[in-house]
Amino acid sequence: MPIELLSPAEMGEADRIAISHGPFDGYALMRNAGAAVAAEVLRRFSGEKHINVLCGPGNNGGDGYVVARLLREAGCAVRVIAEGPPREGTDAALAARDCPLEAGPLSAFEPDAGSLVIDALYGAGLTRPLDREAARVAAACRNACARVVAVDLPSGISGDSGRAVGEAFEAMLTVTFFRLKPGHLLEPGRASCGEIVVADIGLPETVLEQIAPRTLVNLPALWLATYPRPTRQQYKYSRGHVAVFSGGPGSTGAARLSALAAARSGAGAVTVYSPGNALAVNAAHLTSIMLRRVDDPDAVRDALAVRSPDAFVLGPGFGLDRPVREWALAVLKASAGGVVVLDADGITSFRDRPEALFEAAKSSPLDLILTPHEGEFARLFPDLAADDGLSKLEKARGAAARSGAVVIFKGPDTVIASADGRAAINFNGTPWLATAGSGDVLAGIVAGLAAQKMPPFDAACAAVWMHAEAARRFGPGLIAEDLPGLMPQVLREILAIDPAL
Ligand SMILES: NC(=O)C1=CN([C@@H]2O[C@H](COP(=O)(O)OP(=O)(O)OC[C@H]3O[C@@H](n4cnc5c(N)ncnc54)[C@H](OP(=O)(O)O)[C@@H]3O)[C@@H](O)[C@H]2O)[C@@H](O)CC1
Ligand SMILES: Nc1ncnc2c1ncn2[C@@H]1O[C@H](COP(=O)(O)OP(=O)(O)O)[C@@H](O)[C@H]1O
Ligand SMILES: [K+]
Repeated sequence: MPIELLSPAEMGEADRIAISHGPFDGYALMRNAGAAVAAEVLRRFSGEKHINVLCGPGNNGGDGYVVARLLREAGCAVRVIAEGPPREGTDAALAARDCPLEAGPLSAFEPDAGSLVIDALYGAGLTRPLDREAARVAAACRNACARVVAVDLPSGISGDSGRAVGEAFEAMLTVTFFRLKPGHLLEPGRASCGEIVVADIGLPETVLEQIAPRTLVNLPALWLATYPRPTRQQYKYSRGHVAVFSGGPGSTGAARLSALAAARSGAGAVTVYSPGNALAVNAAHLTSIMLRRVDDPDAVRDALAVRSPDAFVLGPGFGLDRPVREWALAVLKASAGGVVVLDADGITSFRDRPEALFEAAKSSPLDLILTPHEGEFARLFPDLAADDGLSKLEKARGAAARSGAVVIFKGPDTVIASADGRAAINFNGTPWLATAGSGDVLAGIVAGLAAQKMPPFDAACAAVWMHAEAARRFGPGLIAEDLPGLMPQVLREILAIDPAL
């Protein structure tokens, strides 16, 4: 699957550039798009008796007329249902003209239980909630458990944000063209698309040179080139040293999950910095992971003077009864370089003064990586969180620009954003990850990769992918403790992929 994501506006631009360079004009691209959808339908539903094709007034509807004609030519019984005729002079009008089937009105359409429906009402051009009739049909299809195949996007879903502004279709299959759009990966769009197929409709790859997309699908191809591979000359500290700050005696498990995940992700050495009163409990549970007593921010400075780690994890299980903010600022000020992954309580501690964090991060030689879930995001970026006009992608980008950090905005559709404008949306998330402590493991993987000198944005993207990949492999019954032990097989597969690919 290609890694570039195009917004609907960028897709329109790709379309215009391709048409101006030929050989395909707009109607030829539409015929290619319709043919790609018809082929997917015939491949899956060849024995289908009746197929309903819903056509809108724009080019999405135009694709629908092509699909209807081709399915009819393949011997299927096809019914075309249209929400108004296409505008004269458009490619969609040409497609309607070439379709031999008479269109019935949408207002009279009632799907039979389990019927096959091709949704070609609205795609990239959706600008407002579905009209009354289209909204009624979307709800009727859901109630009738119709099998919906969406052309480009399920109608009602925004290609930019994945949001459903009101009613939307729920597809079992979505066939889109050339490149995915953010709306295919951001929830609830992702769930509404069902299986996604990206079809080649003849647009040349060279159109991307002019568009230079900055939003990407988080796949190994995005970060494989910088993925750490050990060399013969390395020793444990040069492979990367991670320090994880532990909570007090009652909450040490989270730090150990992060520490183990960092070690299993290839860091050569990992040390848990523990308060004195939790040393015994940490020592009882650690073997290859080192332990060092660090009681207060001054002790952080002393520890860093002895051996400054390449990456820190601060926050998991740390506890808000201690001045976490001072600890974070001490790390940002005292360290000579590297990365700090601020998670959980580390993020929450700055809820009243997020600017203090952003300023310290900007003047620190350390790179900051923030790993908020939705609640934590709202504590650091309340205005972005509350702005319903922004997509999750835009929120993450805004947060990265403001904080100067790499932001991993977690959830079923995790977005990773960098202050330089790059952003990636994760694709392999799985609800098995919704288990206590899985975020602590993620923070450890990020630190483990960053300590091996993987650039922070790449380390964040790779960690999110590996974390989800491990959870997918394990599946039912997964708990956070299982995740670090699954890393070796995920690592082995990543390292087996040719970096030139
Ligand atoms: N780009 C490419 O490379 C290729 C793109 N292709 C296809 O083109 C599709 C994009 O086509 P598109 O731009 O014509 O938009 P589309 O989704 O048909 O809707 C526009 C129409 O709907 C109307 N309208 C909008 N929202 C509405 C609402 N909620 N409720 C009611 N009406 C609403 C709007 O009316 P207006 O806003 O002007 O009043 C306008 O008439 C794309 O998804 C793909 O399938 C392929 O052919 C291959 C090449
Ligand atoms: N439904 C879901 N689908 C995919 N990933 C999920 C889902 N729910 C949670 N996750 C992932 O699980 C992790 C949970 O992290 P977090 O909320 O910090 O949990 P904890 O604090 O218990 O460790 C994140 O990486 C998040 O993206
Ligand atoms: K559609």
